[in-house]
Amino acid sequence: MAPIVSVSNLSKTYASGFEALKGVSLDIEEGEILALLGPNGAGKTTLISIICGIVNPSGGEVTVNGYDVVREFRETRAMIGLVPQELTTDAFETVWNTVSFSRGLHGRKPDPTHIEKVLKDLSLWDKKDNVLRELSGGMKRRVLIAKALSHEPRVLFLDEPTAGVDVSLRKSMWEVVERLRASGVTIILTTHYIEEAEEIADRIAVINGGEILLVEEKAALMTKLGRKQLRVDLAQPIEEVPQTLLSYKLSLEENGQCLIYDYDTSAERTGITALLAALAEAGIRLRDISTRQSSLEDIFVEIVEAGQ
Ligand SMILES: Nc1ncnc2c1ncn2[C@@H]1O[C@H](COP(=O)(O)OP(=O)(O)OP(=O)(O)O)[C@@H](O)[C@H]1O
Repeated sequence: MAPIVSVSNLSKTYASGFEALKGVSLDIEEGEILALLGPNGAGKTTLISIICGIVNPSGGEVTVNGYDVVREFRETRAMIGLVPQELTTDAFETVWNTVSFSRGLHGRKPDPTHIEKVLKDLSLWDKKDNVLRELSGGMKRRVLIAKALSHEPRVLFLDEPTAGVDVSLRKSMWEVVERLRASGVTIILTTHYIEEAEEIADRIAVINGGEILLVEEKAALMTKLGRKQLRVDLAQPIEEVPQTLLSYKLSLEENGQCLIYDYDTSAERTGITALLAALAEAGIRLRDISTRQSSLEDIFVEIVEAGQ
């Protein structure tokens, strides 16, 4: 199946001369939830702004359902919903009018039944006649989502959806995301929160310095997360790893005082029991042992640092 969004060799140099994207290529499959992870200034907003037709690329190509986002922006804009970080609409407009107007902006005919459903889904129905400035921050966030869903997009972008959001809104947001996914909508979210990506994404893309460093199924990343380290502090330092222990791929650190053993927690056998027996057999006495599990955070930091 052709990807719903295809980004190929995309670059962006701002007027200041700053190169925010350096040849990014990425295919997004229909119906998936992709999390775009990256530190501040990585290029996440620039990338989604180009896909959404808000920022012009300097080079490369982006298609949405086969349509080019620059040459055929009317078609692509109609298929895309964007939930930005902040509300910029008229504060004196009512919720109902703002959301209905947004549908029109995307070239769709009025459909009060759909708008009613969106507002009810987001628990905004009893606020439909309130003007935006009367709403709490959380409610304003809901309005942003309602606007993005007003024209029934096939692809929804959520830019930092839960930054500064309370637990209950976060929960209802993920319920909406789940329902949208079940209805076949493709969802791309940008986030700094690794746990968030872990919770809801099918795939994770890591971006830094305008480059995609990795795109991987979450499950595969979780297997990496399953890696653990056994640290064995030795009673006496050794000069080198004994021949009988070479099959364990140990690394000798801290002037020969400590052995590090990487193992896979998802493997049937970790090899720890055998390793400890082999250490005893080799006459190596231990002072202490400890284990440490790498988190997705560690993996993320490692990927970003290795890419720099
Ligand atoms: N209009 C602009 N002119 C010049 N530089 C810009 C412009 N917009 C963004 N940049 C720079 O491009 C880089 C990428 O910015 P972008 O907003 O895409 O990052 P981001 O990954 O979304 O970051 P954050 O997580 O902080 O939102 C940053 O260094 C930013 O300063």
